[in-house]
Amino acid sequence: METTAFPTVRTPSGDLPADAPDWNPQRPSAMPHHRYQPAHTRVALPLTDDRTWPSRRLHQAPLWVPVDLRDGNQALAEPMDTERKRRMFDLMTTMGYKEIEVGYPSASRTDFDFVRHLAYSGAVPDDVTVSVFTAARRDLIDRTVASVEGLDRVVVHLYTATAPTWRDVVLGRSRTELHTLILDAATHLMRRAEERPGADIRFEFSPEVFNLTEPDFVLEVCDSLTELWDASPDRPVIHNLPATVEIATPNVYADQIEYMDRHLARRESVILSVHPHNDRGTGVACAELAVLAGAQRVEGCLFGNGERTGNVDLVTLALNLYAQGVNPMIDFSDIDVVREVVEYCNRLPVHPRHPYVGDLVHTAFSGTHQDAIAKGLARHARTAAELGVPAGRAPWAVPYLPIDPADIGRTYEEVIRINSQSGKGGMAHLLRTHHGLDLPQGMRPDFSRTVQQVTDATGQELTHKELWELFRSTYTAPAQDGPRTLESWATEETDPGEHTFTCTLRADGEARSCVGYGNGPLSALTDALRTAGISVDILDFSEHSTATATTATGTGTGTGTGPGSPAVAYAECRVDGTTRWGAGRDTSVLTASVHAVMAAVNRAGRA
Ligand SMILES: CC(=O)SCCNC(=O)CCNC(=O)[C@H](O)C(C)(C)COP(=O)(O)OP(=O)(O)OC[C@H]1O[C@@H](n2cnc3c(N)ncnc32)[C@H](O)[C@@H]1OP(=O)(O)O
Ligand SMILES: CC(C)C(=O)C(=O)O
Ligand SMILES: [Mg+2]
Repeated sequence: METTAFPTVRTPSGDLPADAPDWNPQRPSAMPHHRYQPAHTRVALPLTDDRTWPSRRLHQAPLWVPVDLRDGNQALAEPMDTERKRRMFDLMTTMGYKEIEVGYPSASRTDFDFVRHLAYSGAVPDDVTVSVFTAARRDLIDRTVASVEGLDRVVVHLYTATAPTWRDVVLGRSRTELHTLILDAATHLMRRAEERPGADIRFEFSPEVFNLTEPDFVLEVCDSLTELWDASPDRPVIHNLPATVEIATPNVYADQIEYMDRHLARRESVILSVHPHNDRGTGVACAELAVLAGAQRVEGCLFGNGERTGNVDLVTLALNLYAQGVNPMIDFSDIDVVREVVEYCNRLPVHPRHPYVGDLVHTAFSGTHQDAIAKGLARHARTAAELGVPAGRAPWAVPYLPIDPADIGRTYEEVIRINSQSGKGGMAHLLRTHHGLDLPQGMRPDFSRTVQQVTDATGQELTHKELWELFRSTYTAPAQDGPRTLESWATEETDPGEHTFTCTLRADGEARSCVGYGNGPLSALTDALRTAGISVDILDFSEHSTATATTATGTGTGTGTGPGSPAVAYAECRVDGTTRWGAGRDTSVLTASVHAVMAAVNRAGRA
């Protein structure tokens, strides 16, 4: 039977017609998708068409709370010990995080001990608040409060799952019974905190699996806690609304958050927090839309560690803001150090394609991207010069690079890398930035073909050093190692505009003396070659000092650039009917020029 690839008929709005079969009889699926329900049928959300988040913009960073030491840690095969936790904690305070969830002290001796370590080691800066996490059970709350003895500023974060499936399957309680359990635990916590009058202990509540909980139940529970804990604008309660398991498109979460933002009681006394996970791969989008929808605080992990597919990635979120010109309030100026510490503590690698930090994310291999980036970097350098500001302060508008890699401590060396997908723009950029060569436009496609032959044959990447070596062996070496070499030579300007070129030419094993005349040294050279039966027309010629071929960004690490650097000459010559490029490199411009012509002569001879 014939099957069609896209058989389902949809209405103009994109919806399935009411009578559409739940599977296509012509193309039955091997996978039983009908077992799953869309999220919006599971959570009836009153907010419908007057939502405001879609037209809002992100103007400032939310409060960030890294939960790596608790949520991230509980997802590790080898949870962190005190040494690793401390390293990550110090990293976070250095980066500028002001509230850090440090553990689940009642979960394990290790977690408890780390909180004790923070309490007596003086590791918590004066402007940093630690948060500790506990389930809504009296025994666990007691142990949690015991752990924070000696800490002056603490958030105790209480959680209980509230979604129907969890109520039924895990907790075995009705809505009313669960509400009572939460209020009992919250009261117990409050009493315990009251026993420590000198300490600033605040409260956070998470209705775990908020995103699958009936909104009216969340409101009922959260509002009762706001009242119980007597929240006020100067002592706000944190209501943290997790997408514990991400199950819907980000707009659904945004609607849920906007609904809570509008309906939570004593709103000015509540910090509305979100805690997205990344099961559908849209944790970052959920967090961003949630902030548009009214969230003031975001919990997540560095580089997205965490249960299953991870917590939302706080680094991506912050740098997404940065790329929009918003101060993320966190320091990522040396992102590789951040990654090293996080990889060490988690014992998990960060993917090479991970946003902003991955090894490959500031790199272009492909030709047209390289061409655009090289042009963009050159334009950027000119703009900075025109504005009279350092390149690192000039406005950024380089194609394919959302942010300047240098801002986060990455180098330009990694931006353009050469393989068989690369083109002339990329290799010209590398030769310029690393070796001070400004290849003439006409020569670039010629060298690009040579590069392509090598990369196609090997399937490998070429480093900038290998690129230079290929350039050298292709264009400059033939002047010395070809069949026609100048054993000695001299030029003289006999009268203004009249030059003589005298040389000993070794051609095909025989040495002979030649003399030529012309209006410049090179025309005299070609005349001398003519006397030896070699016809040479110079079609294109240019030269420059490697000091003047400055790097596009002003940050190049090229060898041979700077005062006293060699000159490079490029000559395209028609030699006995065959056209070839040659190049020469020498501290003398004249010598470089003569070598460029002789290299072209020999390359044509080989052809
Ligand atoms: C989404 C999240 O990230 S939630 C945080 C999850 N993190 C962790 O679980 C890591 C640390 N946890 C632990 O080390 C352990 O679970 C402990 C020490 C906290 C508790 O261990 P145990 O006492 O052995 O119990 P266990 O973990 O099996 O907990 C299940 C019991 O707690 C109840 N429970 C689970 N969550 C909660 C909660 N938030 N509030 C109240 N009770 C809860 C369950 O209903 C179950 O009760 P039951 O025994 O009456 O059926
Ligand atoms: C905030 C807590 C309960 C959590 O980690 C989650 O729901 O994912
Ligand atoms: Mg979580």
